[in-house]
Amino acid sequence: MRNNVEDVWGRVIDIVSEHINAPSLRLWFEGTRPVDLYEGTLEIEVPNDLARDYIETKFKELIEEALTDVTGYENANLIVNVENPDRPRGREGNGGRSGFNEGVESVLQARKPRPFKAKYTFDTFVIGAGNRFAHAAALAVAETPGVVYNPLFIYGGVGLGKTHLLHAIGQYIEDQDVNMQVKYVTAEQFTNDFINSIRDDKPLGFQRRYRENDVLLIDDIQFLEKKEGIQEEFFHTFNALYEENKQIVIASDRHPKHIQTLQDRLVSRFEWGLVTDIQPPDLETRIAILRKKAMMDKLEVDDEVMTFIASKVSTNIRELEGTLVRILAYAALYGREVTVHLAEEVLKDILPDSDYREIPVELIQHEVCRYFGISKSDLLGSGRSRSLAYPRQVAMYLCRELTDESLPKIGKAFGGRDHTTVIHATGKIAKLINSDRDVFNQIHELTYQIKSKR
Ligand SMILES: Nc1ncnc2c1ncn2[C@@H]1O[C@H](COP(=O)(O)OP(=O)(O)OP(=O)(O)O)[C@@H](O)[C@H]1O
Repeated sequence: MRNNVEDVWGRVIDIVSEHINAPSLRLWFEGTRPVDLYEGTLEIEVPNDLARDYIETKFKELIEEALTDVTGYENANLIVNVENPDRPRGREGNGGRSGFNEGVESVLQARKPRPFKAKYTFDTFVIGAGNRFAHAAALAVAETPGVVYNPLFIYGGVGLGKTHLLHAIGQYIEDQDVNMQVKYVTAEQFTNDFINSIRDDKPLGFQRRYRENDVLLIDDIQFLEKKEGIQEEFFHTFNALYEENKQIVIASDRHPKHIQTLQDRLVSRFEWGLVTDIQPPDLETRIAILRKKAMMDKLEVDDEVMTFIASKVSTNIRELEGTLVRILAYAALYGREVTVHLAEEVLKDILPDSDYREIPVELIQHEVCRYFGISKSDLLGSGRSRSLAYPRQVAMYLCRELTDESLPKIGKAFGGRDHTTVIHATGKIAKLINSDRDVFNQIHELTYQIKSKR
């Protein structure tokens, strides 16, 4: 059991570790140890004059505030002494690291377990039509926090890279400047932290933890739906940061307008900056993501297998990567070669029917006709006006994207056209998706409609 003084010092470090970066914390606090505590006065020992001077000038105020929080004494006081080399360290007097030294490390581990996933960086993020804009905005924010888009609000479906981008921003900023205070939390953690601060009657500690950052990255903000009390608190946090030109980045699974009961004033604040979405990746991007994953994890996988997986799993990148991993695991387990055939076998087991079920070309044609208000004979006929040619190209593109049919077969299904016509059509639409947001949205909507009807 720790005695009281060590316990108090441990909790103080816990609080101050929120405000001091990890290298500094290690450098200045690892060699310290608590010696005595009397009411609100804590005495610590440090190894040398330099550490004493540094702690006194830089951290005394912060430590004393934390000490007030922990002990409840308003005028808490810190006394820093240089240790007496003759006095043995540690309670056992073994002259080794005191229990507390390890405490710094454990606080660092627990509190700052490197809040970011090392592999969620801009380098590992594959750019495609669906995320190009969100990626560009995220990078701009990372390069000039608090300047260009504030707040940056990124929304999109499950597993499409929102958290990845938030982490990428955080790591990029920290890499540029170690003194930047960057905090990443989910809205749920924010909520729990707030509730605990009320329970423990420590509102100031809470405010400090959130308002004294240069960058606040808050994930899954939709969690605040129907939680007006927390929204209120978030509103104040937002304002405090915003007024100081601190960067705020928010991720959500939907547009702020569609988060029920989100206060109008929050919605409008989110719109002060930039609201941008991430859409599901197209086939090419999905293949590129799998390639990157295989490269990073040093996995040997045929392109053909990756293309097959990418054609089957289309709406969630986490699932896409997970499928690859499962196929490889299966192959290793049964000592089999990784082939399309094997992938097919595994996919049948792991994908729910609805995901695996083939999409018929006729369904795509039907939905495209309905969407553009043209007849099937127009779609398959020879009319070349834009009002017919464009829907036809869209339909061909979707057949290529959503079915396994070969180019000649698709050509044949469109009034016996040549496969080069299909290549031309898909290339054209793929290009338009990248440059024209309306086309992008049309394709997205159509894909959704088709999939929901299969
Ligand atoms: N463009 C991309 N390039 C490479 N990997 C990506 C890309 N987008 C997403 N991923 C990967 O897909 C997985 C899921 O992404 P992430 O967790 O960021 O999704 P999310 O949008 O935050 O999902 P959720 O809504 O479930 O929180 C992660 O492993 C991430 O690295």
